Formats: sequence, structure tokens, C-alpha cells
Amino acid sequence: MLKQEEPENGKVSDTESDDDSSTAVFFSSSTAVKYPLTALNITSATRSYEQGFWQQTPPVPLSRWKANSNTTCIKENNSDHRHKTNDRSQPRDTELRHRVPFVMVLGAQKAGTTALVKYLSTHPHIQHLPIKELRYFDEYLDGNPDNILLQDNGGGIPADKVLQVYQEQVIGGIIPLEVLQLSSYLKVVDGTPNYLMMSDRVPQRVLCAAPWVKLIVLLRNPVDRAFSQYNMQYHRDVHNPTNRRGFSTFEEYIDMDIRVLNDVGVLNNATVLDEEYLSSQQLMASWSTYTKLGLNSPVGRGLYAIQLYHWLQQMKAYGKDSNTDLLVLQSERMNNDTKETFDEVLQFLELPNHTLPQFGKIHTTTYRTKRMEQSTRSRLEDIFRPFNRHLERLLGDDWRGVWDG
Ligand SMILES: Nc1ncnc2c1ncn2[C@@H]1O[C@H](COP(=O)(O)OS(=O)(=O)O)[C@@H](OP(=O)(O)O)[C@H]1O
Repeated sequence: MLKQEEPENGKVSDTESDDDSSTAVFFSSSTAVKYPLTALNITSATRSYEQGFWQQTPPVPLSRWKANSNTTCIKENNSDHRHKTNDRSQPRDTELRHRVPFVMVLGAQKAGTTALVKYLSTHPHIQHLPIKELRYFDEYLDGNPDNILLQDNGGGIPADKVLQVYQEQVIGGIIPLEVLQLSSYLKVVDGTPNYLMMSDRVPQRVLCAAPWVKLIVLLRNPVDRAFSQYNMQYHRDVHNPTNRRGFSTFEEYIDMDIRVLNDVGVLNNATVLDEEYLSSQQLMASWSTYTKLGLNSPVGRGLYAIQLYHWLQQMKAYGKDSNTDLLVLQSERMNNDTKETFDEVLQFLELPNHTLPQFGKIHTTTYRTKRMEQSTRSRLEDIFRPFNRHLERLLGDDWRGVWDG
């Protein structure tokens, strides 16, 4: 649906309410979006992403990524500091560039990001987009050979250009920008779960190009998250034999990833994580190598402390206040207390109250096997434990022992 007029009484006139668990149906059900996805050729970008993502043995050769993957975003004009002020009298919300993007749901994958984006899309101040994962700040800037930004790149990507392409080609390829221009209250959500994990390079790009953006992270017990991902991938493989990547059981799936994490030096049999380890150049280099391999990363994606540490460091560097600009939520809590969690999100985004339509669970996975072997769970818990402990240090007492059995 395209919302073109300021709604009255903060009510949504055309809310969707369904229990459908399929993302495909969720997105295709937004029939009112009549505009072709041409400008960025986002469909082929997505396809090439999937192809890269599927190749696990052997991994995507590093050389494929090298050419463009170290690009940084550089700021040519530092005069805009309004995102750093608390002066709400500044009309920043009426400016298109401060609404596109307005908020990013960074991840984690399989933590309920589709549900959250769908919830947000029912709000009268949020423009519903038929594509949830825009994948611009990771995939597109990483190495699209047609990427005009990278062709004349000397020492980095100019922030203004990054934003311009994002707004005009990515968002403008989905809906006409005039709609957003005319409706000065409408804001855009980018829900790309990969952004969280690509923490060696995405935070800089995002914060440099759109320093006003609000960030939301959903975290789920990393063991359950990995199992959910396995079941999703297994079904995709079954339905697409060309995507076979040499795993059948969950154990094989995580073993492959643990091996790579050890090989690149992310997992060092560490039982205690300290600041020195998290802030080390060595870990950053290992993490960067790992995330550029284009693997499924069922274990790596659950190492939240590394990813959040990088994001928090960059927020600091760009003058962002993590108390007001970053919201980290528990997926399990959103599942149990959906209304309460949604209210918290609206408060964080300074959006008017809104009653969420009744939804069932969204984007659920059909599990191949419902239960994980207890020995596998214990093994994964051992790997994640020190990272979860450090997460408590990063995020505070609310996170103490949340996923302890
Ligand atoms: N409201 C709510 N709260 C918490 N979790 C929810 C909610 N609704 C759906 N789900 C579960 O989220 C899992 C899908 O996560 P994502 O949408 O992030 O997946 S994806 O990354 O976009 O593929 C998927 O988990 P599994 O079914 O275990 O795979 C969904 O069931």
C-alpha cells in the first residue's frame, strides 16, 4: 500500500491482517505497489547474492571480493550536525533525506526481523515497501560490477553519492520519491539482517551516509537461531538441487562453519572474551575475511558480541548515542510480549502510538527435525557462552543469562 495522505487520528486505513507465514506471500500481497524494480536491477542483484551465498564448498574465492570490498565511505561535507543535537524544533523529519532511511533493522537473521518490519509497516508514518531486505550497504556496495559508485572510486565512496544512489535508485526503484516528498511524515525502513554481521564494513557506510538513522537489532538465542537457519537452508537445498553444498545434518552444517571460524582465527578456543580481544586488529581482520567468504555462517552469525562491539565502536566514532539511536531487543520477548515490544519500538522511534493488527507468527520455518541433539546443543552453548557473557557487558544487566538453560 502506498500511503499518500496524512492519516487521521493516527489510524491505518488499510491494514493487512493475516497469519500467513510465507515471506513471499507477505511481499507479493502488497499489490498496491505498482512500480517496476528497474533502476538498480535489484532482482538480479538479489539473485547474484543468492548464488554467492549458496556456494559453501569450496567457499567463494576471496579474489572475487577483493577488488571492491575495502571501500570506505568518506564525508565531503561535514556541515550537517543536526542528527547530533537534541533540538526537536529542527524540522529534520520533514526532509526527505532524513526519512530515507529512517530506521534500519540490522538483524539478526532468523530472529524475527520479517515480523518486526511487517509490524512497523502497518504504522501510518511508515511507508510499506514490498522488499524488506534492500542489501545496499552490504551486498551492493561490496562488489556489484555495475556499481557506478565504485568505478571512479579513488580513496573511498563520497557519502552524498552513497545516499543519492540509495534514495534515487534503490528506494526510487521501488516507489516514486515524489510520494515520500509530498507526504512529509512518511519514513522508510530498511530491514537487512546481513547488516549486523557485516560489521567490519557496513557500520561505517551506513553512519557516514545517513548519520541520523535509528538502528534496531533483534537477538535470538544463537543456538536456536542456528537451528532455524539450518532448517531454512535445508529446505531450500531440497527444492533446488543445484544448490547442494555438502551438508545433510545440522551437525555437518555447523561443523563446516566452526572449521572456517577456526581457520580464519575468529574462534581461538577462547573461554573468556575481553576488550583487548574484541578490539584487536587481528580479530577485525579475521572477521572481515570470514564475512567476505559468502558462507551461510550459522555459528558466526550468533557471535553477537563481535558484531555489536564493531557497531558500537563506529557509533561512537560517528558521534551517535547508543542510548538513543540503538535499540537491541530480545526475539523471545517480542514473541511472547509482542504488543509491549512494539510499543517500545515506537517510543524509541518517537512515533505516535499505534495499535498492532492481529498477526500470527510471520515467516516461520518448517523444521526438518524438531529437536536438536542435546550433545549438539551443549557443544554450541559452550562456543557461544563467552560471547554471550560479553554481550551482557556490552548491553547491561537485562541481558544477564537470558539464554542460559
Ligand atoms: N513475533 C515474532 N517474534 C519473534 N520471532 C518471530 C515472530 N514471528 C515470527 N518469528 C520467527 O522468526 C524467525 C524468522 O526470522 P526472520 O524473519 O528474521 O528470518 S529472515 O532472516 O528474514 O530469514 C522464524 O523462526 P523459526 O520458525 O524458528 O524459523 C519465525 O517463526
